[in-house]
Amino acid sequence: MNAPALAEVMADADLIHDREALEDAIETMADAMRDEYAGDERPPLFVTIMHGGMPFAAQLAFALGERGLDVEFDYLHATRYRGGTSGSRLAWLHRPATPMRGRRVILVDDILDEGHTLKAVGRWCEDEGAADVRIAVLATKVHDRCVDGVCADWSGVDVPDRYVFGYGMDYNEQGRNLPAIYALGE
Ligand SMILES: O=P(O)(O)OC[C@H]1O[C@H](OP(=O)(O)OP(=O)(O)O)[C@H](O)[C@@H]1O
Ligand SMILES: Nc1nc2[nH]cnc2c(=O)[nH]1
Repeated sequence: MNAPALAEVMADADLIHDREALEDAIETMADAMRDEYAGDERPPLFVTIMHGGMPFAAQLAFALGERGLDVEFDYLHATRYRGGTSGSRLAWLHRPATPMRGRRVILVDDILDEGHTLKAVGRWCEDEGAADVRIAVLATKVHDRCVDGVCADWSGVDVPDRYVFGYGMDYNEQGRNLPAIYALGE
């Protein structure tokens, strides 16, 4: 069965965080991140997790640049939702090309939900020899199902325990470019 069209879903959805709130949260996060890396000789490796992390990563990168912190870009694509609304096995579609050995890595993603994605990706970076792996997410979903030992070093906003979309996050591959976060109607 085809998924409902975005317009149909939007009619029932709840606005959770508007654009202004998200932009403010990203600015606040950038202040803390700049302080963490300001004294380093080498820029951190700023790894965007595609697809969902892309809009947030772009905005965060500009906010860091504005504060005088340079970052080196790379990206990876690992997905466990594959356009659906419940997770399954993690599939790697692209791994970063930059050698990780000795690097301070920032993993940049849209959402920390159950934590399986960031746990597996973080472990891979460590296995590749990263000196330090930190996590920056736009949103953290509030529930008690997160895997042990995974939490964000920087998180912009909390979201309720519902399926959310917008600001990078999809509803059946739709709605990623909505400039706010919505939750599916209950
Ligand atoms: O904490 P978890 O329960 O593991 O879920 C979080 C992950 O799920 C989403 O990715 P998705 O698999 O939907 O891929 P996408 O970014 O391409 O949409 C999101 O971008 C995170 O990477
Ligand atoms: N779009 C979207 N992706 C997710 N990945 C894990 N949780 C979510 C969610 O609530 N929405």
